[in-house]
Amino acid sequence: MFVNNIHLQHYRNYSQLELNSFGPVNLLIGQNAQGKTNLVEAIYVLALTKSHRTAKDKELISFDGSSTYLSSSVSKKYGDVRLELAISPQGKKAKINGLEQRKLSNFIGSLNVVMFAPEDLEIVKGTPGVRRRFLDMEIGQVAPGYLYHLQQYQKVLIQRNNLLKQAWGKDLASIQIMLEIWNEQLVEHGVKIVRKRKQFIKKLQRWAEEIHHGITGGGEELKLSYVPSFGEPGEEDEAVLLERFMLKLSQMRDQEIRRGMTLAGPHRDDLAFAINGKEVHTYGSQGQQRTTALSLKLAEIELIHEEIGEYPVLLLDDVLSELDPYRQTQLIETFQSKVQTFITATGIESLNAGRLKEASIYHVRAGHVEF
Ligand SMILES: Nc1ncnc2c1ncn2[C@@H]1O[C@H](COP(=O)(O)OP(=O)(O)OP(=O)(O)O)[C@@H](O)[C@H]1O
Repeated sequence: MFVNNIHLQHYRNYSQLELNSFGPVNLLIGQNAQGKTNLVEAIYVLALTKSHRTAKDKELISFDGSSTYLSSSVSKKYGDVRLELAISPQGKKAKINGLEQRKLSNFIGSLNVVMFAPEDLEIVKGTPGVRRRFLDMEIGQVAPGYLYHLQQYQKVLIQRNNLLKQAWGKDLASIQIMLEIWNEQLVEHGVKIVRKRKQFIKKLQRWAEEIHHGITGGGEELKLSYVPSFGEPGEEDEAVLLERFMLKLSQMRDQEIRRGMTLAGPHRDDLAFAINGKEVHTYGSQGQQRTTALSLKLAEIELIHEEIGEYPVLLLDDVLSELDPYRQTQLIETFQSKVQTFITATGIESLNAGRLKEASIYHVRAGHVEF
């Protein structure tokens, strides 16, 4: 997959930007706060319709604009696609080859990206919510239907929580029928989500273990595991999961009413990392946590390739200079020939430039880019 060009209007600090003919490796060089991250973020937004660093879409619109427009032509195995995305306070409109998409979920996945940015360390170090968001964003790119179940699940969850909040002190019979209706819908969508996540982690595990092994010179064994709020970690059978989730909800009913919230389901699950049998979140050094995040991202590239038959575009925001020369080389050599890459850095000196001979270099200054 190859991003040929990009056109931005009123996107962050770019009032107008038109860049054509990107290369296989693209270096975006500039001082702090010039717009390097904004540019790779724009490519990410074209892939996922959401930013990796904010949930508030209005932050993407230039301070002096009322809406923003992004477009790009992407070469894929089966031909070129033109992607357009407009974001305004009223919402988002997405087009593929000029055709407006009724659902954003039909647009997501047209361009596949893997972003590695400093905040990705939070996937290892941060709260379970960060890891769930990671899983949802990544699975959403490759599994059609996943985002639909996620949206439906979130809707049911809000309704169910509202019911539970009102239930405290009331006669149980008055809410039982409604609760059963919500339970059924919660379980239906929840099981689809949990099953996909487990399958995704299993596949990711294979690649991550191999890559981590390579990066650490064979010294460390990385394991990924799903931490479910119902049933056993390895269970994937849909009927079994349905039964386990239902059972858990009935066991927790009184507690849920007391606390006014749903206490089991994919919104309470987690992803755990262990190196040589020890939890990285708790026992890992800073370096091990960083390497775990890197292995995870590199594994994603291979996983996307396995799932869709072509490599995603790799976005490396401010992370290459953080890696020692050995790891930089490892990263660049693994992907230079097969994965289109965008790299941001404040200076070329910090990079293992010898390995980046073929790179196209762009200078970014105050919302302007020079080739
Ligand atoms: N909605 C917006 N409208 C206009 N400017 C914005 C908007 N959001 C952010 N900016 C500006 O964009 C600039 C930051 O750009 P960006 O995050 O891409 O920096 P960078 O070049 O990657 O720098 P660093 O090397 O520090 O990471 C800041 O000057 C910020 O004020």
